[in-house]
Amino acid sequence: MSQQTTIRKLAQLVNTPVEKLLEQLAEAGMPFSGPDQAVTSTEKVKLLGFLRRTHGKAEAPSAAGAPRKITLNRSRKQELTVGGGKSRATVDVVVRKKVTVVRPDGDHAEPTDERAEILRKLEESRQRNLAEQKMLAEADKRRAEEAERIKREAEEAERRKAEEAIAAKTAPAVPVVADDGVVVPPKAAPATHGHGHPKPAAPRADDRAAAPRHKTRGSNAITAGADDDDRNKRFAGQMHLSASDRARRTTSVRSRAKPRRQSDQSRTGTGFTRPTAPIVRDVAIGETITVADLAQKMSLKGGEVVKALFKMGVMATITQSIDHDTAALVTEELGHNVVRADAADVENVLLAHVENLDAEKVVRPPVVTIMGHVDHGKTSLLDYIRRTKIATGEAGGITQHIGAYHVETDKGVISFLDTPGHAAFSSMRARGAKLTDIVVLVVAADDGVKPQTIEAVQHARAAGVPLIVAINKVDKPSADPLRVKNELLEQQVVAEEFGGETQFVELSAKTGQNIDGLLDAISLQAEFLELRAVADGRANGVVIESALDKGRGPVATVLVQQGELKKGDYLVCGVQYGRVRALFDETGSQVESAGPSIPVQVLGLSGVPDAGDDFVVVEDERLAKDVAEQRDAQRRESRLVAQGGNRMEDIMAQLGQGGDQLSLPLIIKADVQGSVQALREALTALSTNEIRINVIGSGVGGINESDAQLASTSKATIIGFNVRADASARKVIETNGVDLRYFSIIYDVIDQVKQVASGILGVEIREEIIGNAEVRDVFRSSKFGAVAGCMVVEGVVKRNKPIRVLRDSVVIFEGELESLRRFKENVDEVRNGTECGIGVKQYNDVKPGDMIECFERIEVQRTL
Ligand SMILES: Nc1nc2c(ncn2[C@@H]2O[C@H](COP(=O)(O)OP(=O)(O)OP(=O)(O)O)[C@@H](O)[C@H]2O)c(=O)[nH]1
Repeated sequence: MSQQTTIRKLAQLVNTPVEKLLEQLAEAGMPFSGPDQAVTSTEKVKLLGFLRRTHGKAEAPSAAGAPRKITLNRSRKQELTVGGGKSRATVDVVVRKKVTVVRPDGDHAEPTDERAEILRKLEESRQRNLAEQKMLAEADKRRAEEAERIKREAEEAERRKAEEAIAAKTAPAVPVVADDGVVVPPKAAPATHGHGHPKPAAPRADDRAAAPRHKTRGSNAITAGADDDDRNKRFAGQMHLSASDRARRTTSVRSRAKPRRQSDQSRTGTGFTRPTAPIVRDVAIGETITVADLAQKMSLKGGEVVKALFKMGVMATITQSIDHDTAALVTEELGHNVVRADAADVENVLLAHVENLDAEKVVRPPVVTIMGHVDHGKTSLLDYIRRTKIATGEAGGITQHIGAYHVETDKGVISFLDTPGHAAFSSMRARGAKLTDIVVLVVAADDGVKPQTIEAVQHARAAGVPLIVAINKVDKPSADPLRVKNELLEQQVVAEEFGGETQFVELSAKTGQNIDGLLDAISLQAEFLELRAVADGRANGVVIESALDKGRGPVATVLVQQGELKKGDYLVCGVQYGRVRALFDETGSQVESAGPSIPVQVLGLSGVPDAGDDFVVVEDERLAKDVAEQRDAQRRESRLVAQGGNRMEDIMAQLGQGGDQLSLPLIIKADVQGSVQALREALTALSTNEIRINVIGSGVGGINESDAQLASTSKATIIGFNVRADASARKVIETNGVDLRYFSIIYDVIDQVKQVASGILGVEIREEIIGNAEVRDVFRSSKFGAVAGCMVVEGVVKRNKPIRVLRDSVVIFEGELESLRRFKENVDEVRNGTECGIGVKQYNDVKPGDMIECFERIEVQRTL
């Protein structure tokens, strides 16, 4: 704030002696004690008013004096600066913006002189002050502009310098033909611009457009279209710089460019600022993809994709899988093209791997599964064979349980699957894999055929695998092999001696009696089956068992079916993949490879595969990973589908598409054998030429897992008659959507099976003749054409039903009724014994004696 105005200053200002001003102030009612006392704005105004009044120029103007009026209002408070240099002072006055100074008339010259003088000086002072402020403001503005200009010019100069440095390095080695046809010599091609010319205040954008060859600074250049295009041209052919090129460019640019540029480049880590436009890639995305994989396909860091996803509102970690749509969106967002990776594509590639094994096939060992009822001696038999036939490894000779092993016999190698029989079948068959070549059915000679024996027969039959019956425990005095043979006869397992095809071997797993006979029988059967496989090349096969080993990670026992599985191979195994880190045989010894029909433990998989999963060796890990991931996604989807896909009704459609005879597969479980028998017979008897009621399994007792597995793989319906499913069976039933129905009345079973079978058969369309009319006469009408005068001789003739015209019992026309009349009245129907007039649509050739047959089409449910 300016210093306060004193009376002395005011006196100086208005050019009046201090004493006189003091007097005037006193007269105006403002006595001041000294000249150094401060005068307020109000007091100044009051003084002015007083002066006006004392000089006879009161506020009320006369009409004549109006033009000479001076108006000073308090509408604005203003600080005035008066004087210059040291005498410069400020005065606070309240004035109107517009001040009118009118020279006083001659009459009043004397009394207004002083006042006019004061006002004039005040105005002059104000004007001076305003001018000075304006001048100062302009000076400030000029200074700011100058500073800005200097700064800009400095920046421009630096930029040009840096660009010239790059241009010098990247100029084409041959002359360049500019747009205007002028040949620009090498190095001069990226011509500089604007040197020596005054630059406009803010011409940078234009500058760039006008001289596109000049790269703008840092990463900003990436967004400048013209720059990018041009830069691409310049760097064409140099996109893949050698290490030395990169180093040279780095140093040269760094040595010349300004510090900021250096830091930009050092950030890229390559020594130059992205010489090309972003490369647009075709990114193949399947059902799902992990963020990391997606990033890799786009050559981006995982974090960048995570960030882009985040911006889209998707929170995902690098290792997380995202669905196809999300992946496609973020890929497009990041400027790349999305290519749909069809699951079938990779599977086809995989299939090609398997089919490529077109080398010569050689005889392969048979794969044998041992099945049988509890305590009939399966384990004993396997143990005996293993103990006596496996050449144990040097390390202690302890065999390890890997779910399978192979033995050397005089007749060749035999591989045994040491897994629960039905599991080996069901899970394998569920995936369409046929693992077992031969089933050895162990039946205790002293116990005979039991439910699980029958179950085993059913499984083997469903899988189309030949049986060899091992009648065990023949060492026992109570052994009765003939009884076994007879009982199996009931299951349609006929011994060779009975004229059948099944080999029966009587043996003792305890004493080892005739074990070799069993091995011989197996070899013979294998020979008969002519088992062959390609022994060389990339392997494929099936997982028999798998587990997660604490120390070794996922361990899978696989059975090689084709080719040779080697250490170091890449393989896809179900939804897992990996590289074979080590291979072990059943003796626990490391092996380098395994050929067809040889079980081997595999280490190195990404996870634990399921038993029954197939494995295929592929050329690279990428394919293995792709297949595994896509399968994983598909398996998840199909699981959902499967949950609802195995109901009895659902199967109908599938069955309906089959061959000539439809089939309804059933598994019957009942509380007593009598019921099983009765149901089996009653239901099988429902079969017709069109549909076969196929009881693929039956037995006494609760519904167990094995039944459920069989039903699942055979798409059969389980009939539970006075029995229930146990927990493990329920799990399988639930997981696979098996159709299970409980009953307690045999007729209900038959009724329901009939209903379902009828559902499979569907409906048929039948025609029913509802009436016959004899044509007695024919009238011609201009309006209706030929109208047949008829007598309904049978049933009823209805207007909306189709008709046929018969002449001498031969159909000569089929069509519709146009009109049905009785005594000129249109009627809807005419009954037997009544005359009527019938007009036949689009048919005029009706004659007396013809018969008009009225019929309707009805849908009839086909039943058994
Ligand atoms: N006398 C005699 N006993 C046998 C023979 N084979 C097995 N056993 C005995 O029968 C019993 C059951 O034999 P396992 O080998 O455990 O029968 P399994 O079929 O494997 O039984 P699960 O594993 O329960 O299904 C054991 O006590 C065996 O010692 C044989 O040939 N003769």
